[in-house]
Amino acid sequence: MKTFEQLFEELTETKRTRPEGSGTVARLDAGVHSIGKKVVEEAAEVWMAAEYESKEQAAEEISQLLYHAQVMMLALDLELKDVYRYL
Ligand SMILES: N=c1c2ncn([C@@H]3O[C@H](COP(=O)(O)OP(=O)(O)OP(=O)(O)O)[C@@H](O)[C@H]3O)c2ncn1[C@@H]1O[C@H](COP(=O)(O)O)[C@@H](O)[C@H]1O
Repeated sequence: MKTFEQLFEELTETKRTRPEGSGTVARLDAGVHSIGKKVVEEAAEVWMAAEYESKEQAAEEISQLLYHAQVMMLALDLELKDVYRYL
């Protein structure tokens, strides 16, 4: 179990160190257009799971949406505080 902040810290380190085989590194290398498509895809999966599947499935899809939102933040060199200031 990890929090949003812990995942962001981990992914920030992943971006910096670029470990072999990291899916996050591959997504960052693919660029903003590709990451954006993934954000939209995961958002749609959240919607579908919420409407037609289980709460558990919706929770899993939401976690994936949060992950891809963080990848987008990293691609844009955004920090948590840059987003939190709008909450
Ligand atoms: N939390 C996540 C996470 N959530 C979602 N995903 C990715 O997003 C995909 C979403 O699932 P889909 O149903 O869309 O799967 P898919 O259709 O096969 O997606 P594609 O791989 O084709 O884009 C997953 O298969 C993962 O590739 C994640 N990938 C990584 N993490 C965490 O990020 C950290 C770093 O991961 P690596 O960079 O892979 O080391 C680790 O703590 C991981 O647990």
